[in-house]
Amino acid sequence: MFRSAFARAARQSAPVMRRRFATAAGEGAYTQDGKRIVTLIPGDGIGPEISKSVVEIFKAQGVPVVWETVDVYPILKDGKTTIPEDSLLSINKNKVALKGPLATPIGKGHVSMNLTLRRTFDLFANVRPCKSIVGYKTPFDDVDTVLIRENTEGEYSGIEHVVVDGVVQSIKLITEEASRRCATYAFEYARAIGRGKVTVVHKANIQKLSDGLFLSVAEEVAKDYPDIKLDEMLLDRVCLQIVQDPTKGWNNTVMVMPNLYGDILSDLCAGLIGGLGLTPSGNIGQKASIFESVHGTAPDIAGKDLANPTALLLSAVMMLRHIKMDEHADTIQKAVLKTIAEGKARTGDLGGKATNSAFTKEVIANLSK
Ligand SMILES: NC(=O)C1=CN([C@@H]2O[C@H](COP(=O)(O)OP(=O)(O)OC[C@H]3O[C@@H](n4cnc5c(N)ncnc54)[C@H](O)[C@@H]3O)[C@@H](O)[C@H]2O)C=CC1
Ligand SMILES: O=C(O)CCC(=O)C(=O)O
Repeated sequence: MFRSAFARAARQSAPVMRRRFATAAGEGAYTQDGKRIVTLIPGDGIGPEISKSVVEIFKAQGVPVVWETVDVYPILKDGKTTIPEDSLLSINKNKVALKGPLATPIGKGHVSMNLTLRRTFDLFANVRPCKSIVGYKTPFDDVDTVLIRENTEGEYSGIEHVVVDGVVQSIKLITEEASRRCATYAFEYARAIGRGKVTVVHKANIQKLSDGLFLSVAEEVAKDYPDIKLDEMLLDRVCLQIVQDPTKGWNNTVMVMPNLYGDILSDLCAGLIGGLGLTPSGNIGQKASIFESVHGTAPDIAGKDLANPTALLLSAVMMLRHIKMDEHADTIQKAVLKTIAEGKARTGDLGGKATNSAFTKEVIANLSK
């Protein structure tokens, strides 16, 4: 069940983008022998370990992809933090990237490189599917949520300043334009995966202007989609209902919401199916798209070969569908899910004892089964 719906969702996002947003998915760079060049950002913490797992599995599967590996770290240019020039050029040229997590210092230091990448390439929609894995038991079977997060502004606009000593201000910026393209993407996505409803998740009772604008733009966009119902719900009630029973009404809708809410709610959904080691995402834009797991750098287990590479592997599977390599995507996805279901090579986050390397080896063995 995970397989079919997840595959359908990911497969159909590429045509969605081509139709409405002129995606760059089909453009990009190729080697002389026709292999697609993809930017790989291994990232920090567990990033290099789980990226290695993806590279090994792609190689074993014979995926016609050549990795162009670049590092992303903060560069100060003209008083602004940006990413290194070679990373910028690589993503601009290749139009698609797979990214490991990048660390951000807490309460001090450089701005988030994750957010910088999203803003630099205008990756306006962050698609975060979350589906139960058959054979891996959690309190609720058949969880199948799809969440689309506005990805370029909102609470993550990065506009903060000290007003006077002891008083700071952080600005949540919501624009009609970014809200409209995100809502439009959500409706197109819902239609493409056969869901009859889009649910706007908001706090427009409190944030009357900002979330109010996000909601009213979605209501306008809904008029172009008479086949899809528009629903809206306050974020707090959504959290309550999803943890009470995620299968009750949440498997037939696509949730769409401002940035911060999507960040938090997607971790909550991940918790329902077994945790952050399992959940993939795609940052979708017109100039490029970057695929990454929902989780961070996991400093508590970094460097110990203990990470679960599934979330990045499933992000890589989303990426393969985006660049229309569906058969390879299907095979890798099937092997990953089979490995978890079999249970003999589960990583610690899923209650097992296997290392990342052992899990990866098992996935490779399952590619041909
Ligand atoms: N998109 C990105 O690159 C993101 C980066 N971060 C950054 O990551 C750093 C650490 O953030 P945390 O709050 O600790 O969140 P985290 O997601 O790195 O870790 C939370 C918990 O989940 C576990 N976990 C995460 N991924 C796992 C995996 N693949 N396998 C097994 N266990 C896994 C960790 O061990 C930890 O116990 C911070 O610097 C944060 O800013 C956080 C979220 C997203
Ligand atoms: O940029 C970061 O370090 C954290 C970002 C994050 O949690 C996310 O937006 O997915």
